[in-house]
Amino acid sequence: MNVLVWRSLIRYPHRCMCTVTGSSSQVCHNNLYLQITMNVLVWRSLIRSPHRCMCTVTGSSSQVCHPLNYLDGQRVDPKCTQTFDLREPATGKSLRFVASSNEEDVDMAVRSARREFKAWKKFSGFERGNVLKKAANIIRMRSEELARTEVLDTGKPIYEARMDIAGCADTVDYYGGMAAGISGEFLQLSNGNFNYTMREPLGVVGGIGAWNYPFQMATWKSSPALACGNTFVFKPSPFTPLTAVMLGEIYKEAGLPDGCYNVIQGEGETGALLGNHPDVNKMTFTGSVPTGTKVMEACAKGIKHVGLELGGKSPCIIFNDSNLDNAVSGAMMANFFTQGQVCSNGTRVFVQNSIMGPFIAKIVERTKNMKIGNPNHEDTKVGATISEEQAMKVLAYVDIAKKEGASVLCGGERVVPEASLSGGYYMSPCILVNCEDHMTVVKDEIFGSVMSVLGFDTEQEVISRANDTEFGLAAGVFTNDLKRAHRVASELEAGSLYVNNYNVYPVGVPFGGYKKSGLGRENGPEALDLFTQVKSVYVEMGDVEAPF
Ligand SMILES: C[N+](C)(C)CCCC=O
Repeated sequence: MNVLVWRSLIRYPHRCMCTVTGSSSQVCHNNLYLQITMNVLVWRSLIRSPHRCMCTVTGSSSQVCHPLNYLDGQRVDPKCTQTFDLREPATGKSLRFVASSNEEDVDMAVRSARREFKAWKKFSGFERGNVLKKAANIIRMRSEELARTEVLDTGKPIYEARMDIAGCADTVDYYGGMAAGISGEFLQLSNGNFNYTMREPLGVVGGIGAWNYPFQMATWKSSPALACGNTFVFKPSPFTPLTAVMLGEIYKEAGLPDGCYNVIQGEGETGALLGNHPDVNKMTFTGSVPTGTKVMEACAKGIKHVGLELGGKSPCIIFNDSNLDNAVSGAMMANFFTQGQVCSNGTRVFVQNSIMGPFIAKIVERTKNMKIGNPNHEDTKVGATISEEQAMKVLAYVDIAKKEGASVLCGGERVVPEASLSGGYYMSPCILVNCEDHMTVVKDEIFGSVMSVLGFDTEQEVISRANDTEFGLAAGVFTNDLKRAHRVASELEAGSLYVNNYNVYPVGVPFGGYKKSGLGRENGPEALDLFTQVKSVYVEMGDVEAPF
């Protein structure tokens, strides 16, 4: 804090004290989403809590400037004073410093969840479902604010953030509807004896999310867990801490008892504390294979349930009998949402050689037309990469591809859409041709808008090449031959298959990977099995016939 800022506050008491300018005026200046107040009390509290954001924004954007841990139904500051810098991808500017949660913070969150588990598991499924259904409606009512906050955190375009939030509301609604039906089975045995099963919650579930779909991860993980009677402690990605806390407030408003849903902010160490906490019964994680391996190791040590949603290098196969415009649209959807930072992306686009020319012509033209710009603008289709580090990684892959013999048909460069966004990392979507299966860019998950186009001749050949990867998250096939579509879908080694579309996530459809892409499923009824354990009750109706 310097004297100039302090003076300007005295002159402009409505001004936020944080120094965010330009495209992120949505944080602190005049816009539809924020109303700002400042008072001396806050100034005093800043001296006491230097990791806090220097602004006090009231109302809908309290998520930016207020405490970001959520414990027992309240926003709280962690005990730990160690902080990390939260930057806005759109401008690269610092929004605030966020305090990391230490062992004590994690323990308090888990203890809160454990305490409330005793009561929450006694609610009927119908009662739990009602809370979730109310939460879904509140998400819908606050959808624009949530979407704008997601843009602030992720840099993704507003049109996409709106789609994400709408899907999240549907997911919470879906599990609200499913909760009343969670039940066991009855088995009639001989002589009037019988057995019944109960689906019981696991206890405290810990969740760790990634930065590309922050609200989706918070909702996809917490809503089925809560529907089943578990309580939840969530650690969002340190890049995107904001909307998970808003979800806590939404659940509270919907009637979720305090302590059922808690949020701890932090980096890898905080995640490890959560995964290793002895009172956590299950971990559900989305992120990279190396971190997923660590989460699984922690769960192995504690004999805990684990769900992993990891990386991918998925194939998108386009046969010469497909509708070419649909195939081009599908290949773009398979690669360019959220600046290409999507685990399920079909980044290996296999195109049957006989249609390679027309396919390339159309896709390059449409890709070049994608508007790169301010993610808050309505017509923007490509927003900002999450961080400089990620952008550099993606650019390095494009360089490696060129060195290994691939050709860039478009994109693969840093772009500055306007001067005020020069601190953000905007990249033009890239299409590579002359790719071969052994190339680094064709083997590694890049997590950026880099599509590798590969030619093929026969169905058997492409199936074998598509499956030649350690990953197995998703796969797509474009063809108008009904039998071929189902034959290829059944041969591909992946958890999520698309026929004549790609990267669509309707509510109720399970999602998850084969091979190193993960364990377990999110979304759909399958998730309910994975957040419950079966208790089997044998009932003897006669006398006990003991052999001794
Ligand atoms: C369901 N989505 C949209 C593919 C997001 C899952 C997380 C991986 O990137």
